[in-house]
Amino acid sequence: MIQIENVVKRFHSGQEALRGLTLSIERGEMVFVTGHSGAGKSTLLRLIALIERPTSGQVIVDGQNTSRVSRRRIPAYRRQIGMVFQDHKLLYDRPVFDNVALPLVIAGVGHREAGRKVRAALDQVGLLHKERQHPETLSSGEQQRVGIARAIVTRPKLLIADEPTGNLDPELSLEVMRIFRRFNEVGVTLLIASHDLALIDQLGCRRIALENGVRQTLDDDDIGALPGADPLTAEPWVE
Ligand SMILES: Nc1ncnc2c1ncn2[C@@H]1O[C@H](COP(=O)(O)OP(=O)(O)OP(=O)(O)O)[C@@H](O)[C@H]1O
Repeated sequence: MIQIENVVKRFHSGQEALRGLTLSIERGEMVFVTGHSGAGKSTLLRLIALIERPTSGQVIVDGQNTSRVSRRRIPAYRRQIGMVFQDHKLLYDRPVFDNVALPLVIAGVGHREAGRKVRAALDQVGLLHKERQHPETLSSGEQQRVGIARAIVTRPKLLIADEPTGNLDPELSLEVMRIFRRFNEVGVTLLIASHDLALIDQLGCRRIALENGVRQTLDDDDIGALPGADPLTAEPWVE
């Protein structure tokens, strides 16, 4: 689903965020990117979302070489990718429904079909009953779930999330991961940047560790479930 080949990203300042990064993520995987602050995690996600372009190297997403996606086609390209951010990036003067509907409105989806899709997405994150509320009346975890509903409302094959649990306590973080796992179970590929190692260690997903814009040695890539109950399935989703 994602091939990153020898990617360098150097900013005008001369700062190199990625220094020859190569990695591959298979369709249907749920993978975490970890690393210290400044390791290049956000830059990697921004290249995949075509918010940035690499200085050199290839970024191939779902068979498309992003260097061949013209500026004009970027909106269409982005529609196949769901994006979740730590700070939610919600419109606070609009109700939950409008926030989730936004990508559909931009894509020109008709009113009735958009309504159906928005409600399906809100249902998936357990917020159907909050569609008329404004984001500021929701808890931080609920706001994050609105952001997730907006990211998946177009049914993307790929979901990328940048520190999606950064502002959440451990319980709410696990709740978000449960939602992600359910998407993964129905075939969505997930790439999640996080430095919450304690949370990641509980989940048993593959981990790609970055350090100063390159991958740490292979031994640091983790594919390991901890013994005992899977915390994501240990408790059923309760609204
Ligand atoms: N637009 C930019 N211009 C100049 N330097 C940048 C820019 N964006 C990122 N950088 C630099 O590139 C490096 C990698 O940044 P990046 O945001 O990818 O790291 P990160 O691993 O996501 O960090 P954090 O966990 O703190 O979000 C940092 O040194 C950062 O200062």
